[in-house]
Amino acid sequence: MARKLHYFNVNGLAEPIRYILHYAGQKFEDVQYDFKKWPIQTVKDSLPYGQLPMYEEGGKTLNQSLAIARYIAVQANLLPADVWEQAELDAVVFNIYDFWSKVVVFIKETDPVKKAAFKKEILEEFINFFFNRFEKELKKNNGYFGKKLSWADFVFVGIVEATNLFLGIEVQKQFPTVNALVTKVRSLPGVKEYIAKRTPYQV
Ligand SMILES: N[C@@H](CCC(=O)N[C@@H](CS)C(=O)NCC(=O)O)C(=O)O
Repeated sequence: MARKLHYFNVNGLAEPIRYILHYAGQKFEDVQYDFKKWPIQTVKDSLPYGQLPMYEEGGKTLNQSLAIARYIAVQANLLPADVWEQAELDAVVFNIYDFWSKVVVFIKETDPVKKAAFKKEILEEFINFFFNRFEKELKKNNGYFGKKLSWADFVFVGIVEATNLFLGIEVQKQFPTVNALVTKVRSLPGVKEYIAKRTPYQV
């Protein structure tokens, strides 16, 4: 079955999806649009909500990064069978995205003074608030969000990397259990080879 993932030539919200597809050994076309040339109006107009990522499979399309990641993850056996445990992981990914929403405000800010102030707030407040909690959850759960490898771990590492890219930091270095998880996910079969080959992203 032909699979296509449409996103920009940066990691961002599509990278966990790319990681899961590579980990699962699923062949797919990784369609990348130049972030710096966006909006490419013909592409934007063709998207259901004008945004990326968008996933295509067997003539059907799916938007929303978490819906796509979860769908791919089910096929890669990266969700627990128990529905309560599934809901707990859903909560984890929404918590991760709550952190990411702070970074998005920073990315979108065009006023340099406000942008610098917001960066300071992320570095001094939001990272501490969220990452201390992530660290605690990981410690409690054997180094993973759901006691063993799941889609939430992939989503998390993708968001860590996107945060690093846009803020010019290595946020995981301040949190040992977070750092260990990032290293583990990046070393997974399929993911490791993909990382070695991918073009380094720039913003
Ligand atoms: N909630 C959506 C957000 C998608 C989103 O914000 N996409 C951004 C890139 S990360 C985008 O397409 N920006 C370009 C635009 O809005 O024109 C998701 O998780 O997929």
